[in-house]
Amino acid sequence: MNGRAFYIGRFQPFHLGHLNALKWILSREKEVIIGIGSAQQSFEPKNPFTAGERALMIWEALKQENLLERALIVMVPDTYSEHSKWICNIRTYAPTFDTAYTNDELSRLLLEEAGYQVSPIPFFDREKYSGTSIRLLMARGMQWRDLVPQATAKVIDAINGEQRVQRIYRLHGIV
Ligand SMILES: Nc1ncnc2c1ncn2[C@@H]1O[C@H](COP(=O)(O)OP(=O)(O)OP(=O)(O)O)[C@@H](O)[C@H]1O
Ligand SMILES: NC(=O)c1ccc[n+]([C@@H]2O[C@H](COP(=O)(O)O)[C@@H](O)[C@H]2O)c1
Repeated sequence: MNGRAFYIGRFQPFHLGHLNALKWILSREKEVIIGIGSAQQSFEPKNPFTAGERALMIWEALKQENLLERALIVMVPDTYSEHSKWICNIRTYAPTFDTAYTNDELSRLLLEEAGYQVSPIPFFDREKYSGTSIRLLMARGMQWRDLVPQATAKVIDAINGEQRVQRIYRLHGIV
Protein backbone atom coordinates (compact mmCIF):
# COMPACT_ATOMS: atom_id res chain seq x y z
CA MET A 1 0.00 0.00 0.00
CA ASN A 2 2.70 2.43 1.05
CA GLY A 3 0.53 5.48 1.47
CA ARG A 4 -0.90 7.52 4.32
CA ALA A 5 -3.07 5.70 6.84
CA PHE A 6 -5.67 6.97 9.31
CA TYR A 7 -5.94 5.04 12.59
CA ILE A 8 -8.95 6.05 14.70
CA GLY A 9 -9.52 5.05 18.31
CA ARG A 10 -10.36 6.37 21.77
CA PHE A 11 -7.10 5.11 23.33
CA GLN A 12 -8.48 5.05 26.89
CA PRO A 13 -5.64 4.40 27.67
CA PHE A 14 -3.09 3.85 24.86
CA HIS A 15 -2.05 0.22 25.47
CA LEU A 16 0.36 -2.34 23.98
CA GLY A 17 -2.36 -3.67 21.63
CA HIS A 18 -2.60 -0.17 20.13
CA LEU A 19 1.20 0.10 19.86
CA ASN A 20 1.35 -3.27 18.07
CA ALA A 21 -1.50 -2.20 15.78
CA LEU A 22 0.39 1.00 14.98
CA LYS A 23 3.54 -0.95 14.13
CA TRP A 24 1.50 -3.34 11.97
CA ILE A 25 -0.07 -0.40 10.11
CA LEU A 26 3.38 1.13 9.60
CA SER A 27 4.65 -2.17 8.18
CA ARG A 28 2.09 -1.62 5.38
CA GLU A 29 2.00 2.15 5.08
CA LYS A 30 4.52 4.97 4.81
CA GLU A 31 2.92 7.16 7.47
CA VAL A 32 -0.04 7.23 9.82
CA ILE A 33 -2.42 9.85 11.16
CA ILE A 34 -3.63 8.81 14.61
CA GLY A 35 -7.13 10.15 15.24
CA ILE A 36 -8.00 10.54 18.91
CA GLY A 37 -11.72 9.80 18.86
CA SER A 38 -14.30 11.04 21.38
CA ALA A 39 -11.88 13.92 21.83
CA GLN A 40 -14.25 16.06 23.89
CA GLN A 41 -14.99 13.26 26.33
CA SER A 42 -13.20 12.67 29.66
CA PHE A 43 -13.89 11.93 33.34
CA GLU A 44 -16.39 9.20 32.52
CA PRO A 45 -16.01 5.41 32.86
CA LYS A 46 -15.48 4.68 29.15
CA ASN A 47 -13.40 7.81 28.63
CA PRO A 48 -11.52 8.74 31.82
CA PHE A 49 -8.61 10.57 30.16
CA THR A 50 -8.69 13.90 28.32
CA ALA A 51 -7.68 14.16 24.68
CA GLY A 52 -4.53 16.03 25.76
CA GLU A 53 -3.58 13.26 28.20
CA ARG A 54 -4.16 10.62 25.54
CA ALA A 55 -2.12 12.62 23.02
CA LEU A 56 0.75 12.79 25.52
CA MET A 57 0.62 9.00 26.09
CA ILE A 58 0.84 8.41 22.33
CA TRP A 59 3.39 11.16 21.66
CA GLU A 60 5.78 9.90 24.35
CA ALA A 61 5.37 6.27 23.19
CA LEU A 62 6.08 7.31 19.58
CA LYS A 63 9.26 9.09 20.73
CA GLN A 64 10.43 5.97 22.58
CA GLU A 65 9.79 3.82 19.50
CA ASN A 66 11.44 6.30 17.10
CA LEU A 67 8.20 6.53 15.13
CA LEU A 68 7.54 10.24 15.53
CA GLU A 69 8.64 11.09 11.99
CA ARG A 70 6.03 8.75 10.53
CA ALA A 71 3.06 9.67 12.68
CA LEU A 72 0.80 12.65 13.35
CA ILE A 73 -1.80 12.93 16.12
CA VAL A 74 -5.12 14.74 15.53
CA MET A 75 -8.23 15.14 17.66
CA VAL A 76 -11.63 13.98 16.36
CA PRO A 77 -14.65 15.07 18.45
CA ASP A 78 -17.79 12.91 18.44
CA THR A 79 -20.96 14.21 16.79
CA TYR A 80 -23.23 11.50 18.28
CA SER A 81 -26.11 10.66 15.91
CA GLU A 82 -25.06 13.31 13.38
CA HIS A 83 -22.78 10.93 11.56
CA SER A 84 -22.20 12.97 8.41
CA LYS A 85 -20.73 15.65 10.70
CA TRP A 86 -18.31 13.05 12.14
CA ILE A 87 -17.02 12.39 8.63
CA CYS A 88 -16.84 16.16 8.21
CA ASN A 89 -14.76 16.37 11.43
CA ILE A 90 -12.35 13.78 10.08
CA ARG A 91 -12.03 15.71 6.81
CA THR A 92 -11.52 18.95 8.75
CA TYR A 93 -9.11 17.84 11.48
CA ALA A 94 -7.03 15.21 9.64
CA PRO A 95 -4.83 15.62 6.58
CA THR A 96 -5.97 13.54 3.59
CA PHE A 97 -5.30 9.80 3.77
CA ASP A 98 -5.54 6.71 1.59
CA THR A 99 -6.75 3.97 3.95
CA ALA A 100 -8.56 4.08 7.29
CA TYR A 101 -7.81 1.37 9.85
CA THR A 102 -10.46 0.38 12.39
CA ASN A 103 -12.23 -2.63 13.89
CA ASP A 104 -15.18 -0.49 15.00
CA GLU A 105 -18.11 -1.52 12.78
CA LEU A 106 -19.92 1.83 12.84
CA SER A 107 -16.72 3.72 11.99
CA ARG A 108 -16.09 1.23 9.18
CA LEU A 109 -19.61 1.67 7.77
CA LEU A 110 -19.49 5.47 7.90
CA LEU A 111 -16.00 5.70 6.40
CA GLU A 112 -16.81 3.22 3.61
CA GLU A 113 -20.04 5.04 2.71
CA ALA A 114 -18.07 8.28 2.61
CA GLY A 115 -15.87 6.67 -0.04
CA TYR A 116 -12.82 5.71 2.01
CA GLN A 117 -10.95 2.43 1.75
CA VAL A 118 -11.14 0.75 5.18
CA SER A 119 -9.03 -2.07 6.55
CA PRO A 120 -9.49 -4.10 9.75
CA ILE A 121 -6.58 -4.55 12.17
CA PRO A 122 -5.51 -7.98 13.47
CA PHE A 123 -6.00 -8.23 17.21
CA PHE A 124 -2.85 -8.61 19.30
CA ASP A 125 -3.48 -10.66 22.43
CA ARG A 126 -6.93 -9.11 22.85
CA GLU A 127 -7.54 -10.99 26.12
CA LYS A 128 -4.82 -8.88 27.73
CA TYR A 129 -4.74 -5.73 25.65
CA SER A 130 -8.18 -4.14 25.92
CA GLY A 131 -9.01 -0.68 27.21
CA THR A 132 -12.08 -1.95 29.03
CA SER A 133 -10.16 -4.59 30.98
CA ILE A 134 -7.23 -2.25 31.71
CA ARG A 135 -9.61 0.40 33.13
CA LEU A 136 -11.26 -2.28 35.26
CA LEU A 137 -7.87 -3.39 36.61
CA MET A 138 -7.13 0.25 37.53
CA ALA A 139 -10.52 0.64 39.18
CA ARG A 140 -9.87 -2.49 41.28
CA GLY A 141 -6.33 -1.39 42.19
CA MET A 142 -4.86 -4.39 40.36
CA GLN A 143 -1.76 -4.69 38.15
CA TRP A 144 -2.13 -2.89 34.79
CA ARG A 145 1.32 -1.33 34.18
CA ASP A 146 2.73 -4.23 32.14
CA LEU A 147 -0.18 -3.92 29.67
CA VAL A 148 0.71 -0.39 28.51
CA PRO A 149 3.86 1.27 27.10
CA GLN A 150 6.09 2.80 29.80
CA ALA A 151 5.15 6.20 28.38
CA THR A 152 1.46 5.60 29.12
CA ALA A 153 2.18 4.46 32.69
CA LYS A 154 4.30 7.59 33.24
CA VAL A 155 1.53 9.92 32.02
CA ILE A 156 -1.11 8.12 34.12
CA ASP A 157 1.09 8.25 37.22
CA ALA A 158 1.82 11.96 36.71
CA ILE A 159 -1.91 12.79 36.75
CA ASN A 160 -2.79 10.28 39.48
CA GLY A 161 -4.88 8.55 36.82
CA GLU A 162 -5.39 5.26 38.65
CA GLN A 163 -7.06 7.13 41.49
CA ARG A 164 -9.13 9.13 38.97
CA VAL A 165 -10.43 5.93 37.36
CA GLN A 166 -11.25 4.50 40.79
CA ARG A 167 -13.22 7.63 41.76
CA ILE A 168 -15.10 7.74 38.43
CA TYR A 169 -16.01 4.04 38.64
CA ARG A 170 -17.19 4.48 42.25
CA LEU A 171 -19.18 7.57 41.24
CA HIS A 172 -21.00 5.47 38.64
CA GLY A 173 -21.43 2.50 40.99
CA ILE A 174 -19.30 0.22 38.80
CA VAL A 175 -16.96 -1.13 41.50
N1 LIG B 1 -5.20 -5.69 21.30
C1 LIG B 1 -5.46 -5.04 20.17
N2 LIG B 1 -4.86 -5.42 19.01
C2 LIG B 1 -5.13 -4.78 17.85
N3 LIG B 1 -5.98 -3.76 17.72
C3 LIG B 1 -6.60 -3.35 18.83
C4 LIG B 1 -6.37 -3.95 20.11
N4 LIG B 1 -7.14 -3.32 21.03
C5 LIG B 1 -7.83 -2.39 20.35
N5 LIG B 1 -7.51 -2.40 19.03
C6 LIG B 1 -8.10 -1.59 17.97
O1 LIG B 1 -7.64 -0.26 18.04
C7 LIG B 1 -8.71 0.64 17.70
C8 LIG B 1 -8.92 1.62 18.83
O2 LIG B 1 -9.26 0.85 19.96
P1 LIG B 1 -9.87 1.44 21.29
O3 LIG B 1 -9.21 2.73 21.60
O4 LIG B 1 -11.34 1.37 21.28
O5 LIG B 1 -9.28 0.33 22.32
P2 LIG B 1 -10.02 -0.87 23.02
O6 LIG B 1 -8.96 -1.66 23.71
O7 LIG B 1 -10.89 -1.60 22.04
O8 LIG B 1 -10.81 -0.05 24.11
P3 LIG B 1 -12.25 -0.20 24.80
O9 LIG B 1 -12.25 -1.58 25.42
O10 LIG B 1 -12.24 0.92 25.75
O11 LIG B 1 -13.27 -0.03 23.70
C9 LIG B 1 -9.95 -0.24 17.42
O12 LIG B 1 -10.06 -0.45 16.04
C10 LIG B 1 -9.61 -1.52 18.14
O13 LIG B 1 -10.25 -2.69 17.60
N1 LIG C 1 -20.93 10.19 14.94
C1 LIG C 1 -19.94 9.98 15.78
O1 LIG C 1 -19.67 10.78 16.67
C2 LIG C 1 -19.10 8.75 15.62
C3 LIG C 1 -19.44 7.73 14.74
C4 LIG C 1 -18.58 6.64 14.66
C5 LIG C 1 -17.43 6.57 15.46
N2 LIG C 1 -17.16 7.59 16.30
C6 LIG C 1 -15.97 7.55 17.18
O2 LIG C 1 -14.91 6.89 16.57
C7 LIG C 1 -14.11 6.31 17.56
C8 LIG C 1 -13.93 4.86 17.25
O3 LIG C 1 -12.94 4.39 18.06
P1 LIG C 1 -13.03 3.06 18.94
O4 LIG C 1 -12.51 1.98 18.04
O5 LIG C 1 -12.13 3.36 20.08
O6 LIG C 1 -14.47 2.86 19.35
C9 LIG C 1 -14.81 6.55 18.91
O7 LIG C 1 -14.24 7.70 19.49
C10 LIG C 1 -16.23 6.81 18.48
O8 LIG C 1 -16.96 7.61 19.39
C11 LIG C 1 -17.96 8.66 16.39
